[in-house]
Amino acid sequence: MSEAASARSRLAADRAAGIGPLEPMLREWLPAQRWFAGKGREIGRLRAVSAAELLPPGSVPGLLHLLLDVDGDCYQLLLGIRPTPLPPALAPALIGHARSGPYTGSAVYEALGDPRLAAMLLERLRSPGTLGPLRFDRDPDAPIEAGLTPRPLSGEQTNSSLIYGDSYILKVFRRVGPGINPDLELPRALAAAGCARVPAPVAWYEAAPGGGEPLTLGVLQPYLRGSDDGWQLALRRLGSGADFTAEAHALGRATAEVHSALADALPTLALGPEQTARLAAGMTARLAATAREVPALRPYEAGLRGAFDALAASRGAGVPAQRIHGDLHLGQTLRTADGSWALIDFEGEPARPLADRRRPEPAVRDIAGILRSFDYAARSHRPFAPAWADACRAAFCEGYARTTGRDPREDPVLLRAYETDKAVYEARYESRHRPDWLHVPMAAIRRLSAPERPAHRMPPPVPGTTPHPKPPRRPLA
Ligand SMILES: Nc1ncnc2c1ncn2[C@@H]1O[C@H](COP(=O)(O)OP(=O)(O)O)[C@@H](O)[C@H]1O
Ligand SMILES: O=P(O)(O)O[C@H]1O[C@H](CO)[C@@H](O[C@H]2O[C@H](CO)[C@@H](O)[C@H](O)[C@H]2O)[C@H](O)[C@H]1O
Repeated sequence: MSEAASARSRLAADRAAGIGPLEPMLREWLPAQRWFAGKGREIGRLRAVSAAELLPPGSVPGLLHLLLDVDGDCYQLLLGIRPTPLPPALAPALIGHARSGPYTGSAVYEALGDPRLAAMLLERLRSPGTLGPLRFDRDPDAPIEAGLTPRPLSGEQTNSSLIYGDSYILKVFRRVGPGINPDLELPRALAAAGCARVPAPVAWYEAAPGGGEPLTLGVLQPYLRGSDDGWQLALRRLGSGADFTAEAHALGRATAEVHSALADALPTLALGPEQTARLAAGMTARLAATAREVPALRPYEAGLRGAFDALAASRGAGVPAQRIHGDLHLGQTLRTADGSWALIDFEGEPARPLADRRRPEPAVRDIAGILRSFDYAARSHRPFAPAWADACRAAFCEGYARTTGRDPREDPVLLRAYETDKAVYEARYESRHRPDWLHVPMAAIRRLSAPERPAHRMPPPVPGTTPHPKPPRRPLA
């Protein structure tokens, strides 16, 4: 580290002690952020694990990088520091005003909303090296243009993203933990394996506070300009009564390609009967925990457990497990300008511990995620369009089978267990984040908890026909 850098890092360490004065504003601001996991609970312990000024002291604006331990979860914050008043364009980014400590009299705000600070981050990513506790790294073979105009990605997300000149997108991870984030690990592995279905990371940064295992903090990847979010595209098609089976089939093929590339590139294993029973027990435990949290689920708990019991009882031969996407749904798919499908956001379910998300699992977990997504889309439509969802689900499975030779419907016990587990996850997700949507997974939960009804309505798609949404069988919940 250069002398100047080490002086800056000493200063940052000194100033970490000065985080105290920022604490009240952070306590107020954090729970309002979509990415903050501890919503609904009062914050107890809040302390800085690491604090680093990324610009020389006295710079205006200043940039403070924080890793905060909030009740045991570690969050990444990038704070801009400017004299008050803030320029009007930055007003929406304001967090608060420092009334004491080293930043007395300054406005503290979300640095990602400040184009000057966002541009500085891109510059750091272009030049590998360390800065205080942060290490910047990049793919030496991928050129990164300088001076691109940044803009924050609008819309609430699990993390925060910046788009640079429609050329790159930088994801700044919010809740972070030790170990490489699968959203860096898997796209890099896929790129090395030559799989073009996933944008390849071109630069990234990490931290190793206290010399421990590095935490992935941000990843820069090509921005797929002109692409359509699969969820929005599906809703548009539904809205105009149009077919989506060709896209669903192609998405099944794309998903299968990614699964095959991951299975080739990274370790796989076969889950024996004991491991499968443990898997089923994990699903049952998640169901029980969710039923405690989401009262609407309680009447269905016993019925849902049947799917997991069947999984535990069904295994003699073993279930293949591999690295997978982990939270696949239509919102994680992009139909690119050339009409092909790409998959993004390999972080896995944000609420699961990182070590769990990095374990090999049956690929059907991802398949169940997409199948659930077709149901979500159909239920967002008025009137509910079950035939549309059924056709898409079948087409997706056929596309998957076309590439891998294995149709996920041939293992209905495994598929049902994973679809049930996903619906339970969604019930918890919706009750925490979007209570107005809880009725969507609840409809699936009612269906999946009734063993006498067919688990999956998946008639084979009729090529070249347009499924017309039928009137609702029962009113939307
Ligand atoms: N490489 C990309 N090209 C184009 N758009 C992208 C790309 N990566 C992400 N996006 C857009 O950004 C949104 C958020 O990205 P995502 O990885 O899902 O972040 P989060 O982890 O915050 O949910 C996506 O829904 C998509 O619209
Ligand atoms: O933020 P992430 O994209 O990592 O995923 C979380 O949020 C998703 C909602 O934005 C949630 O997905 C659920 O809603 C989707 C429609 O908005 C639907 O297509 C998915 O099938 C459904 O699971 C996802 O579960 C959650 O992890």
